[in-house]
Amino acid sequence: MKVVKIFTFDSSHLLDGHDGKCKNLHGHTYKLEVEVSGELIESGPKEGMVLDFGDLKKIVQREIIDKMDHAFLYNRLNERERSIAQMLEGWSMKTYPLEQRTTAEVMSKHIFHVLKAHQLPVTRVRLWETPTSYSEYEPNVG
Ligand SMILES: Nc1nc2c(c(=O)[nH]1)N=C([C@H](O)[C@H](O)COP(=O)(O)OP(=O)(O)OP(=O)(O)O)CN2
Ligand SMILES: [Zn+2]
Repeated sequence: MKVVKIFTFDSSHLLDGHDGKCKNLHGHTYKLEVEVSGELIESGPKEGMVLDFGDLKKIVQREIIDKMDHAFLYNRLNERERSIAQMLEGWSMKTYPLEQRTTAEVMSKHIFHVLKAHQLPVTRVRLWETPTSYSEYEPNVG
């Protein structure tokens, strides 16, 4: 069985070196879909559930949304993006580092691994960057 919960968060980023408009600082209202899979719990307060939607929400909220929402997402290994982040941090503004470019592909994979590391039985993460563009990370599929 699978259950999916959907979240939204707003972040800014840029893709340094991009050959189009995305080299500029801009923002997205990201839509995040988190899928978890497992057998149904057989008895007790969570009977008939894979995972209580409320428990799923608490983990994603704490580990992803609270950290990425209204943050500047940046590639820690890119000098220009790191300089912007350092300037913002100097003004106590929120930033969130990744180890690669902040594309939807990199972010969906990163979010998957963060949630997995927090013991969530996540099987798929779909991240919408715009209403018409998403990336999906599902490790067993490639
Ligand atoms: N494969 C990817 N391509 C692009 C990414 C990405 O993460 N993965 N990201 C960008 C930019 O961040 C850009 O903000 C999004 O580009 P685009 O879809 O062109 O933006 P629009 O506002 O034009 O989207 P619409 O939904 O079509 O209005 C670029 N490419
Ligand atoms: Zn973008």
